[in-house]
Parts: sequence; C-alpha cells; structure tokens
Amino acid sequence: MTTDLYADIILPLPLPRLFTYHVPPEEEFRNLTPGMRVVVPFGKKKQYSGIVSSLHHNRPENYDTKPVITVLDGSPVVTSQQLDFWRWIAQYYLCTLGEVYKAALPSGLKLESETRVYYNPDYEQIDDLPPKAVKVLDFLAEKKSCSVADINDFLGQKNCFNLLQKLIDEEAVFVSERLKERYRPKTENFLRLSEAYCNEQALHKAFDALEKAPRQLELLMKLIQLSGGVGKVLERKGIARKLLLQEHPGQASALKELIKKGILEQFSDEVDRLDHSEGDLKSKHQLTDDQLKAFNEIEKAFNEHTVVLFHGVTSSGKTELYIHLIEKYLQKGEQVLYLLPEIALTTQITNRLKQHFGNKLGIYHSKFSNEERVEVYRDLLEEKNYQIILGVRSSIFLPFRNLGLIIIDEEHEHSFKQFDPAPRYHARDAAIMLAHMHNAKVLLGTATPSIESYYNAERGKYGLVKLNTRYEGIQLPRILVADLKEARRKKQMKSHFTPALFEQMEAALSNKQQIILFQNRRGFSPFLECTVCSWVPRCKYCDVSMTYHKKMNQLVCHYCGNTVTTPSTCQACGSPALVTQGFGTEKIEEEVKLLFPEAKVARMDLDTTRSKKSYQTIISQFESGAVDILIGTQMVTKGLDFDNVNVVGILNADNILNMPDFRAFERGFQLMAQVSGRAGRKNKRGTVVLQTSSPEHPIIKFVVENNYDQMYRTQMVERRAYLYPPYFRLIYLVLKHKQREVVDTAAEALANRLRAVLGSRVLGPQEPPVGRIQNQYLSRILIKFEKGLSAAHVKNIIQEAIEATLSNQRWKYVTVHADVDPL
Ligand SMILES: Nc1ncnc2c1ncn2[C@@H]1O[C@H](COP(=O)(O)OP(=O)(O)OP(=O)(O)O)[C@@H](O)[C@H]1O
Ligand SMILES: [Zn+2]
Repeated sequence: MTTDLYADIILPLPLPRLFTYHVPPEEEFRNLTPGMRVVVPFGKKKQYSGIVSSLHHNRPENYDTKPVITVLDGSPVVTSQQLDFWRWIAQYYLCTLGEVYKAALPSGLKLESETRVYYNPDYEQIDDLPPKAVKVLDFLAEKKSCSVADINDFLGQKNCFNLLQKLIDEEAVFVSERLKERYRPKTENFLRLSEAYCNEQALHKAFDALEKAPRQLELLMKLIQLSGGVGKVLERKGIARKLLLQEHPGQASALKELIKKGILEQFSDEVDRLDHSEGDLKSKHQLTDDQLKAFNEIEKAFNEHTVVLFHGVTSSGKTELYIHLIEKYLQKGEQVLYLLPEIALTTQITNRLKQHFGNKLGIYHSKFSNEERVEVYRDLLEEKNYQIILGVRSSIFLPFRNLGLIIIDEEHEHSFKQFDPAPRYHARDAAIMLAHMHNAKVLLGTATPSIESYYNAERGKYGLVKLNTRYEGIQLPRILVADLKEARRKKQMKSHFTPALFEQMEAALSNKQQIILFQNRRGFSPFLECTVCSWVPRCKYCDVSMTYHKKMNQLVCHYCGNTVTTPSTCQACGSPALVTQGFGTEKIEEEVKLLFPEAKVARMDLDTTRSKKSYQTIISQFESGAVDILIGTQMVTKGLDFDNVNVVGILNADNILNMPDFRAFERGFQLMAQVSGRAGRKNKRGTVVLQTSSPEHPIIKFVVENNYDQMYRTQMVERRAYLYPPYFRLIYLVLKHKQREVVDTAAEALANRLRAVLGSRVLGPQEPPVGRIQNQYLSRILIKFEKGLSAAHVKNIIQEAIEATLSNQRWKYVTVHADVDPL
C-alpha cells in the first residue's frame, strides 16, 4: 500500500487482465471516479481512451505503471451498475471486459488514437479564411475525413499544423488525434438583434441607416417577420440562419454586413437531432375479456416470479397487452425496456408505441447513426426524456437508472444471441440478469416459446400465462400440406410452386388480398454447378460454396462477404454448361413476376434492407396495398401485423428441418408457426400452404395442428436421451489459425487438458461444418455438462486450460474463443 493513487483501466482490447496506471496528483484528476473515460498510453506509441474500472493504492508488482494522460468526462459515462453488469457478462460468456466495453458503448463515445481529421458539415463560415484553409476545407468536404499526412500531400508541404489549428479553433474540422470526442451535439447558427438595437427607437434608426442597402433591409424585415413581428423580434429569441437565408442564399454577404454593422448578432446553439415533438397521443385500446384475464394473471405471477413467460397464440393481442403493462410501470415512475429480435419489427412496433407514449419512447438499434445512439445513451444517463426504450440486443447496455420492467418480445428468436464478435451473449438471458440487478420484472412473450423457457416455466422457475384465443375470435389459419415429391412426379410443378400454392395465390390476388412467401435463403440460388464435371465455385477464403446473386451477376460468400463476377465457363473443365442449383428469395421474386405478371411484388431480405429507411419503405408499401406479394427470409416470419394477408406460402419446409442441428425441429416448428401466424389476422380466416417432400414428418403434423405441447414433449425426450439443453449446458471452444496443422495440434492439446479434469464431458476436437473462414482454419471442442455442476467452476477450468495451452510457443498465435450456450 502506498499513498499514490492507481486506476485499473478497461481498454477496448481483448486483454485478459485490466491494466493499472498511476493517477498524477494534478487538480485535473481530483474528481476521478470509476466509470469515467480517461486517455492512457499503451504499447510504444498508441493512446486509447479507456474506462476507469476501479481506483486503489496497490502498486502492481510486475510492471512499472504509466500515468493517466487526461480525463475526458466530468462525471461517469458508465454507471456502477453497468460496470457490475459488464463484469457479469465477461465472466459468464468467457470474454474480456475490453470486449464488453467495445460492444456496450456506441462508437461515438469511444475514441480513436489515429490522427484523422473530420470535416464538420454543420460549419458555417463567418470570418474570412486564408485561401489555403478554404482549399483544405473543400478537399475535406469531399473526402469527409482523411489523415494529416493526406493534407500535407495535398498541399505539398511538410507541416500543415498551424493551418489545421485555425480550422480546429473555428470548429470547421474535428481532429481525433487530440482525442476530441468524435460525437458533438449538433449545433446550428441563429441570428437575433444585437443588444444595442433592442428597442423600437434604435430599430427605427437601423431602418433609416439601411435605406441605401435594400438587400440588408430586406433581410432585417425578414427576420422580423419570421420572429412574428416587431414586438417579438425584441425578445431576441433567435432565428435559424438556414431559415433566414432559405429563399435567398445569395444574401449571405448582406447578412455579413448586418453583423459587421452591429445590428444583428450570430450565435450557435444545440439542436436536438431526435424528434421530441409530442404529436397527438392516442388512448389505448380496451383489452378484451380474454386479454384482461391474461393481464391480471401476469400481474399476479409477478408477485411470485421475476420472470413470467407469456405464451399467447399469434395475433392474440400480446402487443396490446404490453402497452397496458408499460403504462402501469411508467405511472410508478419506472423505466421499461422493450427488446425486439429484429430491426424489421421495430418499424411497426415503434408506430404502435409512439401513438401512446410519444416522446417518452426512445429507439436504439444499429441502423441508427452514432450520433443518434449517443443521444439516446446520454438522455438515459442524464435522466432526461426517455422512459421506454425500444431496441434490439445491444440496448441492454444502456445506462438505465430505474428499470422496472423488461419485455422480451419473440423471446424464442435466435437473433437475440450475438454470434460474432465477443461478447457472444444472449440478450434474453443477459436481460434477466440485468433485471435481477435492478430488482425489475421480465415478461417473455411469444406464440412459440423456446424449449428452455418453457422448461423453466414448467418446473416453476418462471411464471406461465397463456392466451389461446386470437383477437376477435378469428380462427388460426387452415394449413394445407403440399407434397413436393408427388407434384414433381406428376409434373405439376410450375417452377417452385405446387398446384395448391399456385391456386391459392391466384384466388387471393383476384380477391384483392395479399400474400407472403417465405424462403429461408437469400440470393438467387445457393450455388452454381457445372453439368459436365460437377465443379462448384467455392470461396477462396472459406470452405463453402458461393451463392449466386443474379441481379449483381456475382457470386457472394455469405461467410466473409467475398464477391467475384460470375464465371461464364467452368473453371475446371472449361465447359459453358453452368447451371444454378436450389433457390433463394431473389429467384422466387423473378419467378413470381413471370407467373403473376399483373401482381406487384416486393422482397425483404438482408440484400434489400441495407439502409435505415428500407424496412420502413417495404413495410409501408405492403401495408398500404401498393404491393400484393411480399417475398422474404425469416425477416417476414414474425411479429409483423398486416390486415389483409390471406395466403402464406412456405416454399420449402425441408431445408429448415434438415439442418444438422439438434434444434432444427424446434426451430422449424417456430418458423412455420410464426409465418403462418401472419395470415388472416383481421376479418377472415387465412390459408397457409406448406410445401414439403416429407408430408408425414412429425413436426409438419404439429404445425398443422398448432400443437406446441406435443412438439415440446417429443423434443424433450430427445434432449434428455442425447444430453442436450435444457438438461445439459453446452460450451463450444473454437480455435483458429492460418495453418491446419497448427490449429489441429493445439485443439488436440487443449482437449486433452480439459479431458484430464472433465472426462467424457469433453467432445472433439472436430472440424466444424465450415472448416475455414477468411483463410483461418477452424477446430472446435464441445463441452457438455450436467446442470448440477457449477458452471462457474467449469469456466475456471476452461480458462486455465486455454491459458496453459496458449503459453506453449508453438500455439502462441492460435486464437481461442468460447461460445457459451451456443445456438
Ligand atoms: N383489445 C384490442 N382492441 C383493438 N385491437 C386489438 C386488440 N387486441 C388486438 N388488437 C389488434 O389485433 C391485431 C393483432 O394484435 P397484436 O399484434 O397485438 O398480436 P400479437 O399477439 O402481438 O401477435 P404476434 O404474436 O403475431 O406478434 C393488431 O392489429 C391489434 O391492433
Ligand atoms: Zn468467404
């Protein structure tokens, strides 16, 4: 122990341990507290911003500490509760705190150490700049950002520091090398009368003075008009410069003169990027008797349980019920987090929630810009507007102060689990932990519960509430099973459509009703094949075949994104006889357009939804009836609520059920039941056509009968027999290296180490189905252990074994990551 102060810092790097720095005695560091961001040196030259995890007086024994360079915040940006949550995630999901830090903060709050200069698009020039500076600004405006070296090259000089300094002072550019925050509240320039002219007499003097300057006079009059009259302009509220110059941007020089003469003054002020307009709030729908009964049961169940599973059939009005529940918590002054699995869903739910909760609702997801996300983050940190957050996975990392309720909609969805990079967390499971920390409640809502959650409900760990009737008593859709084998044998197929599906579609179209078609693959076809020698184009970097995308005329690797132009001849035998095999959404779209030339068709999959607005556009086109047929991947299967969909087609159930995964049947049931649920939600019972080569498959039967219980029971028998969740826990260890031999020997050694302690609970190593990704060879070990064994203990063993294995010089560059509770 010393009197010197030390800080353990979380850096945005995958380091197994926190680094300790000493805190200099200067005034600046007086109020340093955990959760604040500081700048620290790391390695030879680099600087990073990190988060203070803790402060103490213990000098590290093994190394000399470096000093903290500077503090970036006046108060913590990460609360102590968040830090505890981060620590839990790191420990449970076997990753580092640095990895959690990277996932948890929006990038606008993480800083970069490279010397990059960013153009400020909001900068409006007032003073004259030297010509060179204008040149640099034009250059930057085009590039948006570049390095200092680029500017030197551009100007042909060694050092542009002085010039840059001027631009920085003007706030025309931002430089992240100074570790200035990349995010800045957006400011805008405003104009008002200056103090001296702020009475009617003075104002009249100004009019006289401007007699010979008609453009300036005109501008002054416009300011008065925009302010709402002479009386108002004297209040000096400020009119946006943009607004003033809107009609006559050429008047900028006249404005400059007015400012110079001291009649007007310009000031800048923050404008909120997010819309806080109140709008007209609608009152809630009255709950039906069945819904009310479920509502009361949920409230009662919360008296005994932290978590309640709400199993309500599709279109039973779960969302309506959530709205009532949210209101209750808001009245108590508590915050609500509403988690959704998919951005596609947020559009509709946002609209529904906005109508009731207006500007108390904040939205948080990855299609939002950094600045928008920072604003939501800061809003919660400073407890300003938002009381409900609607978001996807990463919103569990927001700085909640007073969380009362977490709703997890479509809790069975796999996209709640983050696959890559670390932390590989399950947002549902992590949210339950978060709720425990806040003493909050969790409602898991779904029409098709995950087997894990249903099991927890059955054995009394969670409360269970059911709602078996659809709103307005509409029956669940009629499901027709269409036998693909038979239709092919009888030569009745129209491309990928059986007569049953084709007829239903025709009928729906002639009745002006809409159709949803589901195919679980995007692209045109899974692969291209040479009919002469069977050659299939494969990714150069990964061990998979490439997917053919017709519109782009490209082959795309869905693992690493690598693209190549489609070859016109076989690269092995030279034959031009290349044919497409299988089909994805793009091909279905093309076929539908040929088969139903009159119908308007839209497609929703990863390829058509790259931008923030694209979901909104597709969904509102379909809502408004501008589109008759919507084709999509799993994005279209869940949660969407359309009034006029009468027919749903599942093009191929087999490739869902044939996945080499112990969850394939459960998942197949959920997907098919969910997509079926999109049909016939209003007015009239809908129809689903389910195309399959195995109509006798038990899962198909359960879907047709809407028999969740039976599906659950049969699956549980298998889970128990083959030692799978929910009876057993799984952890994958994935090893990667650019040489097969190295990764294999390392995996073997690691598995042996583990086996010495855990015995037959260790399986493998084995090459995973895709054995090479981005030129890295993979090997995988599976650890399967009984619920009775302490997970924390097993994780300790794993961590030690990994460290010991990697300490061998031979395997130094092998990377190992864990996937806890993999999906
Ligand atoms: N009490 C009610 N009053 C008026 N409309 C209702 C009521 N309950 C449900 N609805 C309407 O019925 C439709 C289906 O309800 P909702 O979307 O809430 O079902 P859901 O159970 O969430 O469905 P899914 O599981 O398929 O997402 C919606 O359009 C909703 O507005
Ligand atoms: Zn690839």
